[in-house]
Amino acid sequence: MEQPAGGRRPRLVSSLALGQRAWEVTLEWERGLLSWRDPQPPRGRHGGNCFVPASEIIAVEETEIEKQCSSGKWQKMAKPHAFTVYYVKRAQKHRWQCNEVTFWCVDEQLCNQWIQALKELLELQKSRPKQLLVYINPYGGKQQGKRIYEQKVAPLFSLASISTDVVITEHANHAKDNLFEVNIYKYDGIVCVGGDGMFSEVMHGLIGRIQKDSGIDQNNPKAPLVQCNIRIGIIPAGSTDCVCYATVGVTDPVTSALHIIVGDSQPLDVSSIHHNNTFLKYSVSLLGYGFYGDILKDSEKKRWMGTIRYDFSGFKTFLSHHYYEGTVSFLPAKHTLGSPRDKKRCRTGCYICRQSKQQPEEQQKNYGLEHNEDEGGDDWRVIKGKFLAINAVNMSCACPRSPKGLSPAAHLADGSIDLILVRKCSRFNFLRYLVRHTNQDDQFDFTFVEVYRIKKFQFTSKHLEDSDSGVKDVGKKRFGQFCRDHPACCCNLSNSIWNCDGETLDSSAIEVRVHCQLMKLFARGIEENSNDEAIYNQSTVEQLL
Ligand SMILES: CCCCCCCCCCCCC/C=C/[C@@H](O)[C@H](CO)NC(=O)CCCCCCCCCCCCCCC
Ligand SMILES: Nc1ncnc2c1ncn2[C@@H]1O[C@H](COP(=O)(O)OP(=O)(O)OP(=O)(O)O)[C@@H](O)[C@H]1O
Ligand SMILES: [Ca+2]
Repeated sequence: MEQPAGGRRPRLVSSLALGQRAWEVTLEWERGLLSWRDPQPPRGRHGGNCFVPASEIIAVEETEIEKQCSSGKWQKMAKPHAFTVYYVKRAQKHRWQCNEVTFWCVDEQLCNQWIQALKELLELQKSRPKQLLVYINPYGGKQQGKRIYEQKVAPLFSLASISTDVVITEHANHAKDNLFEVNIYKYDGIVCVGGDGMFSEVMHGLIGRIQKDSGIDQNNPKAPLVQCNIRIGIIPAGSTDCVCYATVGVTDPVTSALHIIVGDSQPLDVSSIHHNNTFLKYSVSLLGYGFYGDILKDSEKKRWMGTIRYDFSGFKTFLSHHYYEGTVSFLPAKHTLGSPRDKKRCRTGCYICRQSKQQPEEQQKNYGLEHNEDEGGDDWRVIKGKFLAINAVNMSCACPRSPKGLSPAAHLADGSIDLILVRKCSRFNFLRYLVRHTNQDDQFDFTFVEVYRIKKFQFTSKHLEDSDSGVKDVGKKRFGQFCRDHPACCCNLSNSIWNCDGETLDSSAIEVRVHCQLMKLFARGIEENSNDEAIYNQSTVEQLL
């Protein structure tokens, strides 16, 4: 064993056996890196160097091994002492797996020294959760939530020495109500096993509880909400799993469990939705009126069909081709760095999201000021028209059905919403628009589609405007003029409903405002170029150094 001087803690270098061969194994404290290399690779074989950053080590365990020599006969030798390192391995398409490597030697003291050192290194990973509260929806998606958790996730949590309190929900809103009762502050995170609806429930419980404990009235649409520092982890087991897909890049329970274990943290914008000073809901993914509202309305009656209900209702809604008349007024996001037409996507460590970090404090400072920038003054824009869809998205809304999502360049944590207005057009044109959700073509490059990056918006359907019961403030005052200027038109008399992250809203007249980075997920955003090969494994790493 070699322990060169220098640095605060010397690095550990030993010759340890991996299989039948001796490898040089190094633990570098300063860089937080475990590596092993074959000093004499067999002729004709490329000598591999393997690197695992401490932040991606899942666990270290003492292991019982029995040594067998290459001829297959038991070798008479001193008892081997071994330890296994479990670590993250990147597989295809943003998938993570738990890989393991077992090193052994005959020196018990050396083996213990390595186990001790690696465990100390793991102790330094301060953002990792130790205690989690887990809610499982046994009826979400394909009704596999309980099995997925027990077979794929619980063994990993136990390997990583994470203790859990598990609640299997018995009815809708069970998790949400429970979050108002339990001592949430003893947990390092809340995990939900289910789909977007289950995530939404847990998010409402957590945000609502934090506001209650901080004395914030959620019914006040202008109240500066208090940020939630308790992270939420999503184990995907739903029908769409859009929040998971758009923040991790894949809907895979093992990948999500590993992001939780390594203690990832991804801030997320949350929109609050009000009607006449009454709080309705929060939204993180899609808030959609018209097409997506109608799909939801129809699909709720078909829950028994399982995950294909959305395709069935989608087809039916497409054929019905309803459009809705109403007025949207919105406050454009002035100081954000990006635009919805950018080619660049929000990815791990996104610069635009990092720059937006100070927005919550600024919002807090501005609260109560009569003419603060956040209120927008005369910058509000009003658009009146006939719409097939009004989609307000806080993130790309990428999901397995649409891998780039409804707004591919939307950011997870930039404090803005992308507002997409799809005006009345022919069925054929609407189909062309939908098809572009599934291919590489620009879905905003149509005359009947507009997209704006905004901070706030209001919507009132024509129906409600006429009956004078819509949103009664800035937008309403402005709409008056438009109503006089335009002749009444013969659009669909019925209202659509709002699809709020897969749940329906009770009102069609709403006002919406985004709260920058209100909550955090156990995720890191989608990793760039993390496609086919492991970044830190085998010889690819050599090229990085
Ligand atoms: C020709 C193929 C076009 C395919 C177009 C696919 C676009 C898919 C876009 C999905 C966007 C999902 C946004 C996320 C929403 C979630 O917060 C929410 C809760 O989980 N999910 C839904 O509301 C569930 C929404 C489910 C939407 C399913 C839409 C299916 C549309 C099918 C249209 C068929 C037309 C065929 C004509 C021949
Ligand atoms: N035990 C339960 N019985 C009935 N409903 C439940 C139960 N637990 C949770 N729910 C509700 O089920 C709804 C749907 O669950 P979930 O989101 O997990 O699946 P999904 O709707 O199939 O998936 P997605 O939202 O991704 O489309 C949630 O809104 C949640 O409130
Ligand atoms: Ca956003």
